[in-house]
Amino acid sequence: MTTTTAVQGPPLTLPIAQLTDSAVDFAAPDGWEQALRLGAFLLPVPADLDVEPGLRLCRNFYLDPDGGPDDRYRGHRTRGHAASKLGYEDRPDQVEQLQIESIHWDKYFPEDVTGLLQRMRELTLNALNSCLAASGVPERDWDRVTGGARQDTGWCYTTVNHYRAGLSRDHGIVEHTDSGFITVIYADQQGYEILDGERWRPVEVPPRHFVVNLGDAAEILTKHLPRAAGAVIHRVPPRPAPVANGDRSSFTVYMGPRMDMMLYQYGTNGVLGEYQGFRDYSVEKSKKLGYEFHSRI
Ligand SMILES: O=C(O)CCC(=O)C(=O)O
Ligand SMILES: [Fe+2]
Repeated sequence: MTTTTAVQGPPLTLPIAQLTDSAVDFAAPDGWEQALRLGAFLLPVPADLDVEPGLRLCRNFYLDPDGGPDDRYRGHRTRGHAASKLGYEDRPDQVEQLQIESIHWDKYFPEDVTGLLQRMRELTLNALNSCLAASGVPERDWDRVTGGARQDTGWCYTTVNHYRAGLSRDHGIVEHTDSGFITVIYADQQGYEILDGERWRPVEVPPRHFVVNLGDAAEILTKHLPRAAGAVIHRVPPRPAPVANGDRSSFTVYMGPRMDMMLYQYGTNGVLGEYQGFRDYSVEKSKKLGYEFHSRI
């Protein structure tokens, strides 16, 4: 990933998908083509879904309990999260984050957060299935390539991000691709940017919309299919301080292969084959990009 020549470009309008009972789709005829090429699209938050518990967690997880009403959301900097292979991490960027696998949500989070994340998990799965279908992955292969996302035996976790405007660091979150198939993001402020060719373009996210990202596992899988999906390169630039309400909050649901699984790819002949172990792939990626691989995985 070399973006040294990248310049700031104009805002980018992402295609907006619609969510039906169990699928996402686009009204515009070229919606899927655009979304798969960019590796990103927008999705309206369902009218009956309350995102506040997620934002409350973002704004509290890093604080110490103080006997107040937010205590159930607090204390995660020091908690340890022994059951999780992920947990709390203070990154070299402005962001500090908490990552917890879906199987542990009810252990560590208040009920309203778990309820919200479970709804997001269903929506993420529906979006993933629709992306696989749109890029021409036959349904008979979905369970194999995802490790059983439909049965919740793949790898699904939430990332809870706190962007600290008060820290003068070079990035909000440094440019990266997500490693899995798909990530659904909700943020309380703008700041998400996409590398489009040579230009970093801020995405204008309308109120109550998720940004949906496609990641490396989707790109590798579909590379030789007629409608390949791209892994979007994205970042959040630093938030300068002091600004009123300067900290930024976002939370995501991620779905990818399990670390003990293979990544798959369709060959130019259309036949599905093994590509590389996902753990090996992830370790190599972390070395290339110069960050520490998760110590517990
Ligand atoms: O906060 C955002 O808008 C993006 C977060 C992100 O890229 C991530 O958690 O992988
Ligand atoms: Fe990301």
